[in-house]
Amino acid sequence: MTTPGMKAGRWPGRLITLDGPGGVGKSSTATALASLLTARGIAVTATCQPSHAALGALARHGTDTYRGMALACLCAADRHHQLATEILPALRAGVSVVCDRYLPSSLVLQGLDGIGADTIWALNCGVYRPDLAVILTADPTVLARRLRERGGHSRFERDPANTVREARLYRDALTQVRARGWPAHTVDATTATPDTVATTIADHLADLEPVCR
Ligand SMILES: Nc1ncnc2c1ncn2[C@@H]1O[C@H](COP(=O)(O)OP(=O)(O)O)[C@@H](O)[C@H]1O
Ligand SMILES: Cc1cn([C@H]2C[C@H](O)[C@@H](COP(=O)(O)OP(=O)(O)O)O2)c(=O)[nH]c1=O
Repeated sequence: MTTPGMKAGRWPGRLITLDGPGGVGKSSTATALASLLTARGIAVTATCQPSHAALGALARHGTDTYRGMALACLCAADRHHQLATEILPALRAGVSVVCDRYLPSSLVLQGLDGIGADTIWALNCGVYRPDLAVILTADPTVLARRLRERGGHSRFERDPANTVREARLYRDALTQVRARGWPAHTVDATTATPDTVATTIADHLADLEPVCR
């Protein structure tokens, strides 16, 4: 069955997701990328996960209360709801979406809580494949300094040992998403500014096949 407006199961807007360890610059890059794409004449909106909906707020502000499967289910439920109510309607309307965190964050953060990847993929069954999934990386000592200066936003960021654990889990996550056919790139943000990182991502985006309407 074909859905009007869709081409080979894809909506005309692009979904660009940014993941990576705490302090790597996801939020800064999301802002820079949305500005850059806007300047290039691309209709774009920036959002984040957990979302700003009630479910997302529970997850975002509840990482000390909710752990393991409870947090995995909360984040997955919020992702499904945000896709249905915010992200897919934008993509359907031809608006690209830059999303600060997506499923790779669940593989990594819920992985830190001991939840296996198969469980995360099952909870996230059917989520829309990004047009471009970016994993930001940086030298662990630089990450540790940025987190010290900015302050940790969650129990995951408050444990300094997690910086190295996250880096290893993101390498696994990259392998997994690529194995499922996600177009995924790593971009190193150790010395590059958010504007430079955003330009690199926009260049990857420009290399994608055009979406026919
Ligand atoms: N590319 C970069 N180079 C230097 N500092 C950066 C860079 N990206 C972000 N920062 C700084 O590092 C801190 C963490 O950035 P942030 O965007 O909040 O990271 P994240 O969303 O990945 O946790 C902030 O103080 C931010 O100003
Ligand atoms: C998207 C996502 C977030 N989280 C958690 C991690 C963080 O503690 C919290 C909020 O994300 P974070 O991006 O670190 O918040 P901020 O914008 O303040 O930097 O949600 C998960 O545990 N799993 C997920 O899949």
